[in-house]
Amino acid sequence: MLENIHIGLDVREQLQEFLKNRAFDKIAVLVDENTAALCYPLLRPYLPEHTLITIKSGEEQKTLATCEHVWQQLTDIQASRWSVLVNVGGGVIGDLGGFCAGVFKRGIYFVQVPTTLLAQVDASVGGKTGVDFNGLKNHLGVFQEPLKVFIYPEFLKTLSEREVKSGYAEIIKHWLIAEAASFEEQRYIGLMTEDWTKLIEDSVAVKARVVANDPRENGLRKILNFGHTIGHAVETYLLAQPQRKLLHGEAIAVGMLCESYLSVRKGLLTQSDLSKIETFLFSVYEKVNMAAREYAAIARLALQDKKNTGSTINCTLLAAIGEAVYDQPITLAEIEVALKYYHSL
Ligand SMILES: NC(=O)c1ccc[n+]([C@@H]2O[C@H](COP(=O)([O-])OP(=O)(O)OC[C@H]3O[C@@H](n4cnc5c(N)ncnc54)[C@H](O)[C@@H]3O)[C@@H](O)[C@H]2O)c1
Ligand SMILES: O=C(O)C(=O)C[C@@H](O)[C@H](O)[C@H](O)COP(=O)(O)O
Ligand SMILES: [Zn+2]
Repeated sequence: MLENIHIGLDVREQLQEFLKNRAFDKIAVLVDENTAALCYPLLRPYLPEHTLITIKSGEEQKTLATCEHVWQQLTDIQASRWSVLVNVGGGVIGDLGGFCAGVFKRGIYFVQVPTTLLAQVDASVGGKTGVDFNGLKNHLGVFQEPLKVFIYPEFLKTLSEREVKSGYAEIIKHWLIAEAASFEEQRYIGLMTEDWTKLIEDSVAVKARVVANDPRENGLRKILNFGHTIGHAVETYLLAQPQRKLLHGEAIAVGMLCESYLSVRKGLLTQSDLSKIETFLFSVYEKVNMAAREYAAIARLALQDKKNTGSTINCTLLAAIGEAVYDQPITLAEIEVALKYYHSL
């Protein structure tokens, strides 16, 4: 998998070479309104003749309705199975564009050009594509690998600090599930914004290694979902209220804290490791306000988690910093207790 992921300052030339050599019959480039203004101009001189497809930005756009717009544009240009969709944007563009490509005419080629930290370290790698359904995260989707991923760290220069922090949550997740030494090194530093290339390379390596082992999430890949059982429930719940909406990584930071707490309650993780995780996460992320009367509704959303079997909520927990264990059953009551604990911090 790593052989198809290119990272560095010369990836635009590599993308140009790739698109030229593969001789696709049509090239469509998918952007959102922000990446159209901030990223596409940096890429445009390197792109052969193409059609630009623009959508609005934000998680609210990650729906089937937006896909219909993309599919219509692909239909209008008569895209075929020899065409390629180049997704230039964050995780929303990558997930939605990958899904659109994956099902259009039963699958056309696509390439990921991730432009947010989150998409560069996580979303562009591993072939999970999809859209939300009635607010439920990634409820419709397919596993479909991109032909290539081109990661250009320079795109991060225009990203807001809030978005950088959101992406950083998935980097922290990779450390918590698989890289104890990196967690130890970084936890004193907080948010490091000097040399992203090394951090991106390391994070991509963790993700690619896990995905190569279990591409379809039958087992080991579930460790990449640490923080997401409760994090997705919180994200979905707050997405319905525009003024309280969280970014994906912000919700996953809440989820990682709650699921680390449950790891201690179940005798898997030590209190001292939990304290380290709490201190690190609160040095980067502000506390999210959720009222006690909301806990039950948030917890119930976890009944839709994709790792579940029947009505059992299977969570990924930590046995130590750097070691995750998957398929750990948790109850609705435990999720509520974890949210209460989070509130108490
Ligand atoms: N497929 C996976 O494995 C995977 C992994 C993690 C997250 N995700 C999904 O990714 C999504 C979140 O991705 P995201 O955080 O990139 O969100 P996003 O795609 O909404 O991008 C965040 C914001 O940054 C803007 N933006 C993008 N690049 C920019 C740049 N270089 N400069 C300035 N602004 C820029 C976007 O327009 C958007 O407003 C969620 O839907 C999440 O579920 C998927
Ligand atoms: O790649 C994976 O596997 C992940 O779980 C990575 C997550 O960070 C990502 O948010 C993913 O989209 C979540 O997948 P889902 O199956 O819980 O929707
Ligand atoms: Zn995630």
